[in-house]
Amino acid sequence: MSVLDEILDGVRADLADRQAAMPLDRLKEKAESAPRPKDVVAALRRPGVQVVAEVKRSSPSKGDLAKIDDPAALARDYSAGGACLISVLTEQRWFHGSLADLGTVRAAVDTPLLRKDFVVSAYQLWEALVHGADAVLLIVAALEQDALVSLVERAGSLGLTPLVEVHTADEVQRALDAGATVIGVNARDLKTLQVDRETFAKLAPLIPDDRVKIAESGVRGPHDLLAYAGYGADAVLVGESLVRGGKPREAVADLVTAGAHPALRDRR
Ligand SMILES: O=P(O)(O)OC[C@@H](O)[C@@H](O)c1c[nH]c2ccccc12
Repeated sequence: MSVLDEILDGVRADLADRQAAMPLDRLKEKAESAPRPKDVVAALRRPGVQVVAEVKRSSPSKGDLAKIDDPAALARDYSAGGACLISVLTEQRWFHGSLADLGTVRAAVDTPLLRKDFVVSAYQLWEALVHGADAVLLIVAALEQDALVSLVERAGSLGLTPLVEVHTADEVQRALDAGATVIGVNARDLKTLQVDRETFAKLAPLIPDDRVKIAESGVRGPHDLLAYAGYGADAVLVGESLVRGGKPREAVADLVTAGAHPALRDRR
């Protein structure tokens, strides 16, 4: 069984517990008082290369990355550093995230938020709304095509922006077939956990320029942002190097400065 399959088993078990505690009808009622999601596509399409900063405690490949006692303070640093979108991992077993983290971050910043999880059911979209997300990750490798199509549509109809994650040429085609506007190429293979930064270079040409292209994983600093920019990234998604360095605001600001270089601002 691949790591992804193991993660998905845990996600389904935890989801069943939450569904038992809160039926969908009650969750939907709560969603009625949630604020309207923000326009994430507009934020990502600003000139230059945008930075998506991730609240990431732990990962299956590296174990504990950082002791994040105060996700609100971290998010405020990301926001002050100029992140256009903050990704909050909510998967519990492998990434030690939670929906509580998402809610805490929502209360702390106005920056748009991405719920980063292994979404397999529309129930998780409603949860994302209730906890203040503006966007949700949908991983192509984790979904059958009909489920992907229906989750892309459902997310959109709730006002949430789906960020559709791919790792192979085949998955790019599936994302496009599903009507994805925002496509993330993950340099980390979720089946083997290996990072290969060339993946973005290989797949980006397959994605039409009217879609938003995000390079995910393996960004150690401005040089990696610039490399991804050279292959056409509109944004980079960064976790580990921000939580590990001890200076998250400065680390985001350095990336934002690199992404705002005039040569990158005038590309589109
Ligand atoms: O920590 P990194 O290498 O900067 O990577 C961040 C992000 O891309 C990674 O956390 C990620 C990408 N896709 C995911 C899907 C699920 C969980 C996590 C991820």
